[in-house]
Amino acid sequence: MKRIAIYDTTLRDGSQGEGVNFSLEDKLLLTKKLDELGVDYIEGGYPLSNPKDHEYFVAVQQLPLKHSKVCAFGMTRRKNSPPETDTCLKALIDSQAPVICIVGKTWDMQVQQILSTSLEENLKMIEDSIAYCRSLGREVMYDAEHFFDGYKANPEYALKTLKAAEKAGASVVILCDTNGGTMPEVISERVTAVCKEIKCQVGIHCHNDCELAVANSLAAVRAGASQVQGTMNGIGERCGNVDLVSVIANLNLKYGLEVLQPGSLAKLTEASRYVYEIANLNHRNGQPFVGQSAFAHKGGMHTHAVALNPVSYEHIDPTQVGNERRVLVSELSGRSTILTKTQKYDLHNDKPLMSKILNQVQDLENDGYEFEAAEASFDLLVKKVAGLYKPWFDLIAYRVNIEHDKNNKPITEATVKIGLADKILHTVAEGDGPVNALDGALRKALLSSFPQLSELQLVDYKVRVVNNRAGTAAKVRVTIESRDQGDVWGTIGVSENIIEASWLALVDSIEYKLFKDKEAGAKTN
Ligand SMILES: CC(=O)SCCNC(=O)CCNC(=O)[C@H](O)C(C)(C)COP(=O)(O)OP(=O)(O)OC[C@H]1O[C@@H](n2cnc3c(N)ncnc32)[C@H](O)[C@@H]1OP(=O)(O)O
Ligand SMILES: CC(=O)C(=O)O
Repeated sequence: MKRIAIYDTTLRDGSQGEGVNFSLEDKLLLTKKLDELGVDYIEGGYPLSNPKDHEYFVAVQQLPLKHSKVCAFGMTRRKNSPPETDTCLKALIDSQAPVICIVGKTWDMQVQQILSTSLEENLKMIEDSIAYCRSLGREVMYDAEHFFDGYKANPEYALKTLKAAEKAGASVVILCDTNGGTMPEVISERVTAVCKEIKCQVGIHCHNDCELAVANSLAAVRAGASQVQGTMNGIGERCGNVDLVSVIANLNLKYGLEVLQPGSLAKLTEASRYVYEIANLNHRNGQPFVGQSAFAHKGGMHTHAVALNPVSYEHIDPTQVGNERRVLVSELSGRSTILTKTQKYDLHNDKPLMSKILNQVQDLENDGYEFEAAEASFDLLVKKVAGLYKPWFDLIAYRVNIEHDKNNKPITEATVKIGLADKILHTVAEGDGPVNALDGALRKALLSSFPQLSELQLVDYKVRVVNNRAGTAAKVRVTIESRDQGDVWGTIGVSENIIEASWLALVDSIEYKLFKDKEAGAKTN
């Protein structure tokens, strides 16, 4: 099986993405993760650029990497000066990185207008820079910046730049679609042309400005490229680089090419999510292969078929890339979705009951509920409709009071009165806001009877206006995400009053926790 080398530039080109800024510690953590994933090369940064990138190359030498080679990136020497005194080449050599990637100009316009030098001097800049790093024992790869635009403008000169790099000892020349504007058939045609002219390995580096970076990278591989450069989750300059996640999965699963290490593919989802966390970016739910929704089934016809045979609506088995299948409940569900989601209750495929649950879901969603992210509230709804629900406590009243004078921060106090067994409990708590205060007062009332509630944490709270045409009388939907030591769950409340919506979501969260623990206890006893 042909092997394709994966060259990750998340730490360099990825950090050129808007909103991305890795600390030194982040870069080292990502290096370890990329090595665990099994990428062949990790481009760690641009040592000339800033002290952090310089320090990275010192610190990374202490990391015991199993597979990946670390690579330092920089440009060709400055015009009209020798390589020995060039600050960029010095920084590259001083980085001690075993592999150096040098970027140079390929497009005649860029040479003349941006570098303000002659075409001949640019060829010398490429050749000298690579030969110099090679003479000091480094493997050198050559990033041919703007290759596809350069080839369009002046194919002869573009090829000359590649030949200069090859002659100087580059192990790979990488054809860059720097502006991301090239179409797949053009990529294919030009990579084929280069492979006929060049004996060293050819690589591809695509940007995503036309949403074609994955298609272009795959086209390049089909035309003879044996290295793909890109970033995890496609982060990078402007619209980003090619997303290596999709490239890796497609090369292996669709084209049967060898990438990374044995067993790497199943680590793809975890690695992708890790990068989002470290980069402090929102996960892309619809991201192919690894997104939370990549194998989530919502339409009733889909969930019905997937329960019978997952191939009906899945192009691969999600576990191949470390992802999982999910079935979502909503107003678009059919009875079979409800059946799948209620299997733990042994409801004996009771079709009238399934229809009753489905009708309730549809009525509530029509009223502003959304059960996709509130599976715990759905679980309680099933219990209620199936006659399996007994409330853990009865609300008699709650009150929230906020005091704010111009000299002080607002102070929030909540009072809760509930009936529990044969007692009436009346508690009060202060909080950072109304939900926090209500939560505090309710837990105070419940903790002595249910000490397990001390494990419960509210980790996320979201509010959306449901029918915003109604102005301030609009309904709001509150979703709360809660967690204990072993689980995460979502609950929902909808009301015209934000405090009431929050209360409903809060009570669902507590009740779900109590039911869940009781059911787990029953299983172990
Ligand atoms: C396609 C890519 O993504 S390439 C990587 C792009 N990444 C970055 O630019 C991030 C890191 N960059 C930096 O930290 C800085 O731009 C540095 C350190 C590289 C250069 O900083 P400065 O010396 O202040 O130059 P500045 O950024 O203003 O301009 C770029 C200079 O590089 C020159 N240059 C650009 N490409 C090349 C090249 N391939 N070879 C030689 N010189 C080049 C330009 O002509 C310009 O030179 P000038 O200062 O003589 O006009
Ligand atoms: C080298 C590089 O990052 C580019 O051409 O896009």
